[in-house]
Amino acid sequence: MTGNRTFTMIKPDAVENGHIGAILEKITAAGFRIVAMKYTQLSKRDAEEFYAIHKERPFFGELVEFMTRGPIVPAILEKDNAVDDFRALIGATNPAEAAEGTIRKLFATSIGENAVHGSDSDENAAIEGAFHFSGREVF
Ligand SMILES: Nc1ncnc2c1ncn2[C@@H]1O[C@H](COP(=O)(O)OP(=O)(O)OP(=O)(O)O)[C@@H](O)[C@H]1O
Repeated sequence: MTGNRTFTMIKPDAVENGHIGAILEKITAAGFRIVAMKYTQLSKRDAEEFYAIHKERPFFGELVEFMTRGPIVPAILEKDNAVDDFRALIGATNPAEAAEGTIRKLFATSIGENAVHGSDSDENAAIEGAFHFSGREVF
């Protein structure tokens, strides 16, 4: 059982493809309450900092390039067991392996351009939420 908040981003591919509304609908229909949300674009420095944990991975340059190429929708979500339930809702990193009905199965195009982010632990949800939002932007 994880805590009651997680952090997500609708990534540039899903924004470009016009899926913001459909993805938010899936998220709220699954019982998540949006407690913070904005429309913004990451700088190269932002993306390198956000994904610092992946900096030795071979796809790091590609990931930073992708995440900075257009606007994103970061949000903090609230629900019981938020981190685990949200990762179940989005499905596997690679959409080809994602379960039917998951957000990545429906809206992602590839392992790199996979439509949404979901925090992988309560600790990272708090760090990632604080990266994007100040206290008075969270309700
Ligand atoms: N083999 C790869 N090639 C290109 N990009 C990749 C690859 N593996 C992962 N990525 C990108 O890096 C992100 C972070 O990878 P990670 O393994 O943490 O997946 P995840 O936890 O499912 O995704 P996220 O952290 O975005 O929710 C992925 O969401 C994807 O955009």
